[in-house]
Amino acid sequence: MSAKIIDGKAFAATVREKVAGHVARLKADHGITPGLAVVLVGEDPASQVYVRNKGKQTIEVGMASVEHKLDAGTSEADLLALIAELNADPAIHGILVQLPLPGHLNSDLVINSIDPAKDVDGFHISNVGLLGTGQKSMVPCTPLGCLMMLRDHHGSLSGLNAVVIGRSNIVGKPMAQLLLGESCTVTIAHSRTRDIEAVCRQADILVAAVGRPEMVTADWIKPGATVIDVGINRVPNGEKHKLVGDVDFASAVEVAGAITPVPGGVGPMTIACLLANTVTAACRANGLDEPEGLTA
Ligand SMILES: Nc1nc2c(c(=O)[nH]1)N[C@@H](CN(C=O)c1ccc(C(=O)N[C@@H](CCC(=O)O)C(=O)O)cc1)CN2
Repeated sequence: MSAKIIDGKAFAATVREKVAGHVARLKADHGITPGLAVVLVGEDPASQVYVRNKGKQTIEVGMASVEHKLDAGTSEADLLALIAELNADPAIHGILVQLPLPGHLNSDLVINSIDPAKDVDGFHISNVGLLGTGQKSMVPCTPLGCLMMLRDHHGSLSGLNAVVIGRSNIVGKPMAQLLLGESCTVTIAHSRTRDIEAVCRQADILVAAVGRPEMVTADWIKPGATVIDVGINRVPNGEKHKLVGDVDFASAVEVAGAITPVPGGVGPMTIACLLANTVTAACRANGLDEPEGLTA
């Protein structure tokens, strides 16, 4: 048996199309152009690529894109002052600080200085609390993208056993909350979980977000399960490097019922969901109905 490949690249294109439609209506009917500000501190090469792609895709869907590229040595006070300016700017509906930040900056402090209504990453402590209590919030982009793909594949997720490997604040924990919100029976597995393979074999939905290249092999997977691979690991490949997920795709594809590849699975959905969150934030800021199909 070979699993269905869930094509995140194609799915992300449909999300961007929906976002573009909502943006066009916001402009035509209400004179509103959603605006996204992205702040990059330092010169991490991967972050530079992600920020460039965010700016490009923001413009492609008709929104306004503002980029602030700050020196690696920027002080916390200067970064907080910039965020305060963006919080106060009515043309900016979404603010994102690209992570990771250089070590001298306190990420929690910085993230929690963003107006929660403009926190399109969904990382602010208020949004974390709202999501955890099942209230309307901004939802972190990567887990939101995973949820969209799971809903599309399964329809209802109610009653399914879901195992999330990884307990990070930006993927594992919010992913578990979202799956609980869909009435899944949710387990979070991590490095201390006993007999993690057996725990994972119980999963109808297995989400791997642990950051360990190809850790999940075929024998961890229940036949027919849906496997969502959040890992993006750069590993040596001869003289060069290649990207692999947290799942050993070659073996997993023979056992799973459906699986996301790396690259081309969850990754592209992250930026598509950032655009979706920005249009949602613009609607909420203006007291308008939220875009259908783009929220959790
Ligand atoms: N403030 C944030 N920082 C970071 C986030 C985030 O959601 N908010 N997530 C990641 C990086 N990221 C977006 O910022 C991101 C990662 C990967 C992709 C993607 O499309 N990946 C491709 C492969 C790309 C490659 O070749 O390197 C794929 O998987 O197909 C998009 C966005 C950390 N920081």
